[in-house]
Amino acid sequence: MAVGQYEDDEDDDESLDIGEELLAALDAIESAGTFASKGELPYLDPQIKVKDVGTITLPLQEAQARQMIDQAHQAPYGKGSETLVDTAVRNTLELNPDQFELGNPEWDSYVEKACAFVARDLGIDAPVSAELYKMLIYEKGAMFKPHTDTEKSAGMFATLVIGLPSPHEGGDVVVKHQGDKMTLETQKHGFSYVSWYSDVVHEVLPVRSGYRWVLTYNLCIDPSQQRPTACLQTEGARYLHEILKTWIGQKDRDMSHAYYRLDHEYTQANISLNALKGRDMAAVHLLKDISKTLNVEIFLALLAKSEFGSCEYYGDYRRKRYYYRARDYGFRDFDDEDDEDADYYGRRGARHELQEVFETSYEITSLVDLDGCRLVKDMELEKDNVLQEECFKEVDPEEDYTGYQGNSGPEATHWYRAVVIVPRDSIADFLAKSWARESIYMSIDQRENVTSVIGYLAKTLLHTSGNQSVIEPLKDLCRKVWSPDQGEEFGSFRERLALPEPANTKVLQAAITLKDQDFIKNAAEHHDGNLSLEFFKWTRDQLDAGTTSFDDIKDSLLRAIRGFPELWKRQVAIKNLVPPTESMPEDVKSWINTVHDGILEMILQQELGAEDGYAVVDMIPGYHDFAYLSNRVLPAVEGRLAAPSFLLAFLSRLHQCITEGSFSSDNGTNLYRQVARSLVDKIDIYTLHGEVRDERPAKLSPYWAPRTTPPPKSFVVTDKTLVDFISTLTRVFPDSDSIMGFLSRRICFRAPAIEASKFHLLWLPFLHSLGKFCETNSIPSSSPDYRQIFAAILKAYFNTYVGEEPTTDASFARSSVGCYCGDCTWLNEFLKDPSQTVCRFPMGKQRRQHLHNTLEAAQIDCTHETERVGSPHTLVVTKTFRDHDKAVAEWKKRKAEATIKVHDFSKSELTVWLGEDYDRLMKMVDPRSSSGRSARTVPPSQRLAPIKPNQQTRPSISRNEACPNPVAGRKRKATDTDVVDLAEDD
Ligand SMILES: O=C(O)CCC(=O)C(=O)O
Ligand SMILES: [Fe+2]
Repeated sequence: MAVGQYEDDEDDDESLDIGEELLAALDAIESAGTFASKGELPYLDPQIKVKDVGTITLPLQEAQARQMIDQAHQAPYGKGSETLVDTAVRNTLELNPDQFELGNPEWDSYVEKACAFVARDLGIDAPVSAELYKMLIYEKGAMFKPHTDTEKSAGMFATLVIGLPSPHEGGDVVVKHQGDKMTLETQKHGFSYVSWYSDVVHEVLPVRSGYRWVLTYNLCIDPSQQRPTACLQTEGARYLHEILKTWIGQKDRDMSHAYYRLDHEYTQANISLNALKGRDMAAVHLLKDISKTLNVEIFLALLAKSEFGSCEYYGDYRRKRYYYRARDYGFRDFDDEDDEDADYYGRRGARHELQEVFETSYEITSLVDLDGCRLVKDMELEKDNVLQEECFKEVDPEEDYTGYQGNSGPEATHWYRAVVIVPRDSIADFLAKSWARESIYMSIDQRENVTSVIGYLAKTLLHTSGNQSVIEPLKDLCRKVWSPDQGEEFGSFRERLALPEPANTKVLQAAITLKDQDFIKNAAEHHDGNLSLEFFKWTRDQLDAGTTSFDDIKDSLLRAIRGFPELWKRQVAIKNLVPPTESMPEDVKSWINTVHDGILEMILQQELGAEDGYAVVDMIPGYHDFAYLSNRVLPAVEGRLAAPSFLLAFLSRLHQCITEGSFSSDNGTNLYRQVARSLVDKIDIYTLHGEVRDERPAKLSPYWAPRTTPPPKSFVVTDKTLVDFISTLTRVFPDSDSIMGFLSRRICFRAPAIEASKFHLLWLPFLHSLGKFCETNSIPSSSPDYRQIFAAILKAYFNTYVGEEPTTDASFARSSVGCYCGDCTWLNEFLKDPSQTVCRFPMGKQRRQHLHNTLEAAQIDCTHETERVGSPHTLVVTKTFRDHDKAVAEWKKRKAEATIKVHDFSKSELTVWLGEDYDRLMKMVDPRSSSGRSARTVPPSQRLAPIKPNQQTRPSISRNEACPNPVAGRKRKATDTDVVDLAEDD
């Protein structure tokens, strides 16, 4: 009997079409509101005062309407990324908020009340704020064709229009959404509001008479605010819960996951639970709540339907047949007049002319979690799993209209949005589709998908440990990624997939939580240096809580630490795992010794920066005694005297430890002196670099263009580090004069060799810091050791940074471009021939583009323009002397800049430091000293100090520098009058 009952139940389940039931359950969810709303408002004069018109009396009279129209401009609309004015699309006059004032102090709370009405109507359970956007005036015939509004900020979700009293006929707003239509009329004599979700298609019908006069507002919610949760207690909610439970409980599930199309449109940037509108919000919120008790995972997705076909393009002056790939979410812009290649790309808007569809494909362009964080991109979409059969059918051509967009901003995308429901035990299979591929190679996107899925699975495991359905897939994926040939699935990629830091960290944490020794060991070994240092704090907490034991994981931890190529990270990892103040058991001590032995080896082997210098000292207090420092660390450090940045940091931290009492003062100071003396003996200030503060990636340049490499970290120092060093020297050495004298001579000796690019970043700030140091320590900066430093660096600055005025040899020979293809060989022959000044290259667009690129990359002094006549067009290259003129202009700029920089020092300081050279230096930036002179180079008498022959050609400055290197050996062209007279100032 009982058995029979059971079988009956099962039969019931099997006969149930889960897809249909799920669809019905989701469709039955009702939103609390509608997609648009309208209503009357009480009478309250906002006291509108328009610039150059005055206060407007209500209701609006003809005369003032005309005056306002005189102040107004045509309202634009957005199309793609452009903002256009076209009165056939939008014929409205607008005033910007800075052209008028709303004088009534009660107006803001009046608008707030209107917002509350809208929130109620649209079903929004969160505070809504309104941002005044425009004042619009529609005269007879004015209208706005169907469009959607651009969401101008993260929280914007709707538009509010407040109609002001002004008699008119026509001008109703028609809104359409999901096949529903509403007409919203603004009041003729009183106040009223109309509002709609931004993605709802709406149009303003033509005004037949009078003036339609409104204020428009952007409505926003705080996107970070948690929205109130849906109610699980309704019958509909219980039904949905029931269906999902049945689905998950099925033994052989037909449908492994499901997509349910959302009602509203969201973009890549704003799709997340909190940004959902209307019914979408209700449905996804409910699903999220259900997922807390049932084993389902909820995602949001952007789906795309791609059509491949043919169309005819009717341009204004030609007719052509085009084949292209049309995507529902917009087109590649191709506005180049020179459009022999346009055939390949199609044109914006051409979708409406797609005549024959050859092929249609569907994909998920982006899958995000409910917080809007992207999980994967570009994965296959199984259309059968979409619950709505009609999902990809266009409901209403007008609603599906992509042409225009309201206000201004990016074009409304035309994707389909869906909520994705995946039973947890199918999650791994589902996500694995994001790297399923037809070709043998994996794309970059697919590789990224693999890494982010690993991170996701590990995170899921950490939060719901014991989630069996995730453990094996995660381990399996990791195994494939870690193995050198990556198994079959990841074949054909020789380099191993590197996981990003968060993924590695989560995987290792998950492995530890699972207590799976093999998995831990492998995860520890394969992080490629991308492991969060916070992981070691987390591990300490696990050890403290007893969830794992040191003995179990110490070997793996050692592997994890050895995975860091940076010395300092290894020490920080130790500190995070075993803080130095704790009393340590013997096994931990010996484990730390092993790590430190490795660090000592590293000191001698690799490039070391400041962080490594600090870390090496941090190895001692709390872990070792002073003897370890002098017997084991010191010999290694002394082997790295050519890494000034490392040594300066080492000394600085050493001094700090002495001051804090971590080391005995005698021992510590002796050691300090020993290392400091060696450093002063060895340091070559020419090698030092300032800290590059702005690390924005250089603009993408073609592969053949020279690239700038960051300076080696061993040589990167700050002005403060240098002055701190000097400051400590004067305190630590009993005979500080002699060491300072020595250091000063070393600086002076090499100052003339300092590269031009280094003055602003390092050496001028150094002089300022040094000046301050002298002042606070009552050291006269006129004392010889200091004065010499100031003088040497300032002189070098003028000679090297400003340099001589560029001259030119007037030859038409140009250097070659760095490519050896047939076209470039032809180009190079022309370039190097001094007798040729113009050359014509008739060729197709791609080849012209290539010549253009190589000429730009090689910075050849020439112009290159396309002559758009005949077929193919011709690229005309003409040699010029523009570079010389540019060099002169840049030299003047540098000179003016230097003048200002020198002004940062006081005249009295400069006279003391420069002594006899003061006048000569000032002359160098004094326009009168060169005006009227016909000399083609700066006369030798004006040079400050002879530069040794081998230093005359200055090392070139990186292309990133604001001020390029002056070009030596060029003739002076014009006198300069644009430089401030430094001598007279002050
Ligand atoms: O005038 C109206 O009521 C609406 C104007 C509009 O649609 C817009 O500014 O985007
Ligand atoms: Fe609009």
